[in-house]
Amino acid sequence: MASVILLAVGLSIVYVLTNHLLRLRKNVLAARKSGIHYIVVPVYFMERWWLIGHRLLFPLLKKLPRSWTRWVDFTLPEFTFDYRHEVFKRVGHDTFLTVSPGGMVMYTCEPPVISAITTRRNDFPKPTHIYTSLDIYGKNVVTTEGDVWRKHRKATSPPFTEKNNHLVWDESIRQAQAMLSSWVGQDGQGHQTVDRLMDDTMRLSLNVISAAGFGRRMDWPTSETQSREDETGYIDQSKIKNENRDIDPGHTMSYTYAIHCLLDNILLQFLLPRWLLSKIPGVTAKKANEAYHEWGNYMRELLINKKADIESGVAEKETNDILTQLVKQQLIDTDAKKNGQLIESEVLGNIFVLVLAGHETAANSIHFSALYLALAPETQRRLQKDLEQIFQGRPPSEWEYDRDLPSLFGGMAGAILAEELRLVPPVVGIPKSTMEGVGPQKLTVGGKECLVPANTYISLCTGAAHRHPDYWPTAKPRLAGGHTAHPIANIDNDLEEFRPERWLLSESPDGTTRTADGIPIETLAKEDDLGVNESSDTSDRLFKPVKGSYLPFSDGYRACLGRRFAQVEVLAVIAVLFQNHSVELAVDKYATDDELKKMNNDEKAEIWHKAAEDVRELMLNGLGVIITLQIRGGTVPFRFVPKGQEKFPDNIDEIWKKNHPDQISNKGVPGWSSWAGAPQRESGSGAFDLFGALKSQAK
Ligand code: HEM
Repeated sequence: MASVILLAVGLSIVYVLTNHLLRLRKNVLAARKSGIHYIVVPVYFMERWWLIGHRLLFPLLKKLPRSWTRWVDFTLPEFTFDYRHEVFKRVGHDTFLTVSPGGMVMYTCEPPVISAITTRRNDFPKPTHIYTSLDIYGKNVVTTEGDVWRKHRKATSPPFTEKNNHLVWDESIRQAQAMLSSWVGQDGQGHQTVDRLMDDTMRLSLNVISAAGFGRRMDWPTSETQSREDETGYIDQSKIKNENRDIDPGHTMSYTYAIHCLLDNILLQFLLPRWLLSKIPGVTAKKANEAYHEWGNYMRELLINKKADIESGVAEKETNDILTQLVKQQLIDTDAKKNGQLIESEVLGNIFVLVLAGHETAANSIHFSALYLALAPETQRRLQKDLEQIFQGRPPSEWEYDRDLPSLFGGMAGAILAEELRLVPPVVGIPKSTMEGVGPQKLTVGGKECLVPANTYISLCTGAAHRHPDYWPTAKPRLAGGHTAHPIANIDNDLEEFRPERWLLSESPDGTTRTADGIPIETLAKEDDLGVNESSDTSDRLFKPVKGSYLPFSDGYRACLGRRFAQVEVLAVIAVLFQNHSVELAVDKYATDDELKKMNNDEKAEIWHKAAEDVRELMLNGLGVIITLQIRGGTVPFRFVPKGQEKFPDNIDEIWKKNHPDQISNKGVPGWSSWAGAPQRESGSGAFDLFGALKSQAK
């Protein structure tokens, strides 16, 4: 009996291995025929067991000789962001394939290739199978392709109007003022450390999309509810306000609580089937399941009420939130039930993805902009000078969308947003494919005619394209903090550094930017009413990147629907935060306020440098993707202080560098390997060359 079992096990192993080898052979032949540079790896990065379990294998893999494990980097979900343009430089090609038994992936940071792929929508569709988990409320514009996507896109793009952007502007200003007040304290002096910037910007964005998206205003929590846990210990009560009072009849949670619970547990919602989630014991699963139903029910009620209000003529004529427009156009203006209208579950599905796509991305931009500005006091002063010129002392209550937004867009605020998105694009690998039955596709790669094999997963590598030295103007590195911003990438130039000034084309003699005469009109592609915006991502007054080299909002037909929405929101918030205040790194870990007061600038520079190093380390090793790229490994504490009362001089980094000439190096570490351990900054000697062998292995 035992021998039969052994034989069966043996045969199964042989079968699996043979199967793998045959599939690998087939894929290698296709890659060879493609004419595209390729690298053979043992695992397909989308393999479920690898996605979930690769970290568990790291301790074992680290024990093996490095030359056996060079492939690991090429199978990690975010390696093109971890290594940035360096991957492509060391591989020697701006576009390459990885070939494994499980499938092929084409990585590219080559602007003409990216541009061709985003333009040829039918030839390079999105691999929709990776999005199915986003369908929890219904099919939608993000998760579909082909004709179904066209139907969703046609339905969802009309509500994104200039009128809606006015709502976004007003609500963003209102929310940003409330957020700032909660940070600077009762006396407005900002003696308190804020360590919840990421959470608060998320809340702000969610509140903006709730108001401008569904006409549902959410208020900032009062100071009594800041950072208290609810009775179950489950959710931070600072996220909700007046929970008991706000629970609508027939509900068990308030709307605000439901949306926070839903989004806080988004991975559970995506990964577990609904029947399983409802059966798992424990407060987290229970609340997650409850929140799913509660938020869905709130939104269904909202849909029914909106529909009834519009039909009975009760609804205000000038209601420009997205949901009202969607209901009007999709559920009411049926026009004898035209073909292609959305059904109710699809409207709900779209509302959900708009919340999801819209809140985290915009929140990240505000959060990272503040973080970079805290590290760059001189840039912050420039921004403030610009804001002085734009607003001439007018308070936010007197700001006007039509007059002030173009100036923000074409000035330092616009440059800061553009630069932040260049460095930390929320989607680091925009997915395309030759799947969905489209077959092999001709494509010019590296100037030569190639054939992308069928069933190839394609990743448009934003992190690398945004730092491609052949396509971006570069300057010498400024060596922030005394060493390169990234241990291996772009160590000879400043593309890893935050320098919004690179976007400014015109400056006034006094150092402020010339304000723009107008914001570029959204130029919509004629074809199909799909709301495809052909205008540039940045103002006409700012540097215009080569097509395909800058795609924080993606490009072409599947480009972001909420681009203008997000830009309006982020610029309005930046303006509110920095008009009269400055952001500084909180250094509580290293010195008290009293100690700091007694220090001279040299001593302050030592303290500031330590706090800055913590942030830079977090930006290097603490970023990760769940839905979007975010800081996952900790939080950065800040202080917002009145403008002019900053504790550190603007040239604080320069002071530190002047005092430490010996520690300034631009050598980097050639063998830096993110999965194999923390980067060693000091020396490159003896470090293994991660990509060297792979280069020769190809072809
Ligand atoms: C800074 C903020 C934002 C950034 C950087 C951003 C970026 C992106 C990117 C890269 C894509 C393409 C994703 C892919 O192909 O997989 C995308 C798609 C999309 N975004 Fe955004 N987004 C932002 C804000 C928003 C906002 C505020 C909304 C809505 C309120 C929104 C709605 C959408 C939708 C609906 C799509 C899918 C479009 C389609 O496939 O036709 N986004 N966004």
